Amino acid sequence: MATICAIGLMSGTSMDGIDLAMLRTDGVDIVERGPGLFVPYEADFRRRIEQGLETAKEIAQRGERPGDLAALEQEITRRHAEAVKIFLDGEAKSWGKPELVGFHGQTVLHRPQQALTVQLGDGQRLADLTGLPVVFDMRAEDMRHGGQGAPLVPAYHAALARSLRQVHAGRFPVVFVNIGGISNITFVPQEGDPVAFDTGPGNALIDQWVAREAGIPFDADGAIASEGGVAAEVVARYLEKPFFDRRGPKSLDRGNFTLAEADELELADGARTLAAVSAAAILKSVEHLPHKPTLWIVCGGGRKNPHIMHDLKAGAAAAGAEAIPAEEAGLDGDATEAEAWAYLAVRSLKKLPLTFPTTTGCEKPVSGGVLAKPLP
Ligand SMILES: Nc1ncnc2c1ncn2[C@@H]1O[C@H](COP(=O)(O)OP(=O)(O)OP(=O)(O)O)[C@@H](O)[C@H]1O
Ligand SMILES: CC(=O)N[C@H]1[C@@H]2OC[C@@H](O2)[C@@H](O)[C@@H]1O[C@H](C)C(=O)O
Repeated sequence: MATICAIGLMSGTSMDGIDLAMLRTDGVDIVERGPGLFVPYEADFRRRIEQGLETAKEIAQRGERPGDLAALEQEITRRHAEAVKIFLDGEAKSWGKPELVGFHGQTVLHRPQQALTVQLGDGQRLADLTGLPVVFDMRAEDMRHGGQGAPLVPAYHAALARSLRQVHAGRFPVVFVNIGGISNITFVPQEGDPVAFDTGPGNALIDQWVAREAGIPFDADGAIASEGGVAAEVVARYLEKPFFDRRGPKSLDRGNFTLAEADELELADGARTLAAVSAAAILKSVEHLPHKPTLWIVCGGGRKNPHIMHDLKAGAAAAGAEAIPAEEAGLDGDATEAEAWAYLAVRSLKKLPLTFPTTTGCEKPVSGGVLAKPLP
């Protein structure tokens, strides 16, 4: 099959900025992973998106854009176009000419029980601004077929696992962990379909905690948590939530977990405890997997929090497995999601499935995404 050079764009639930990556793929195998870039949002814009999440609670039909949301959608789109320009003028300049863009947009509402998921992002405008064809709105078709609409990254995790098979042949089943605002995992067996679901809060509660208690956007390198200890009863309170007893497929909205359980803690204990919650939620997900994994490969910003990684490594080791950051498997853990959106865009173009009954609960493998071509 013909290969395509695509750019993937992700503005995730952490609302910290835009991840970009380039990928060459035929939509099945990853032919080559290219450069990546992160273009941060400034604090004021992150707050505007946070307010947007509140406004979005009024949305009943996914096309509605109450209050500031129409303007916010245009601003998010404009910023993505600008980020693409920065990327193509810099890191990606010598890598190859992109033929396609995979555009996630910004999720502002996700209610799978109502088959409602809303991503702000105007695909047609992005195509016009970049002069490139854009595939966007990749979650909706899955929901129309009874799926959760998330996670979508598992198809790419499975392709990554295939690309690693030679190196890690004896270490299957592999689990990919994505620790973003929310965490999700993909279990990839030696043979057969991947199994995936959201596992719980990733960095979102830690970010909210240090923002509220210390006025900073995130606990860089876990510095605040290093001064604190784990309040085991608080971790237990989070893990008592019915979400953790449910088998997959399952997916989360950023607002499904709050700081309420941690309210009484001091700043440092709260940061350390919420890191423990993040790791424990991921480890608990093993209960819902078909087999115990051997190797955990950790992607996403949460792998840069040493406390989350410490707890994950300890928990994996206790179960006879190993947890490693993506880089130890030769991958770029910051770019994985953006690479996934490039991969999914190519799959969408080729009408290949993006999601599977074992990853989102859709009734059959489903393709999806809307193609916007730039105005001539
Ligand atoms: N050096 C660091 N130390 C600790 N935490 C970090 C560091 N760098 C990033 N993070 C955390 O990672 C978060 C960003 O992660 P990531 O980019 O994977 O999120 P995302 O794109 O919103 O993902 P998703 O869509 O999966 O929710 C930040 O909000 C922060 O909490
Ligand atoms: C609705 C939505 O945007 N969900 C995100 C979120 O952030 C992580 C987790 O929750 C995951 O389900 C999903 O993103 C990843 C990239 C996905 O769809 O695979």
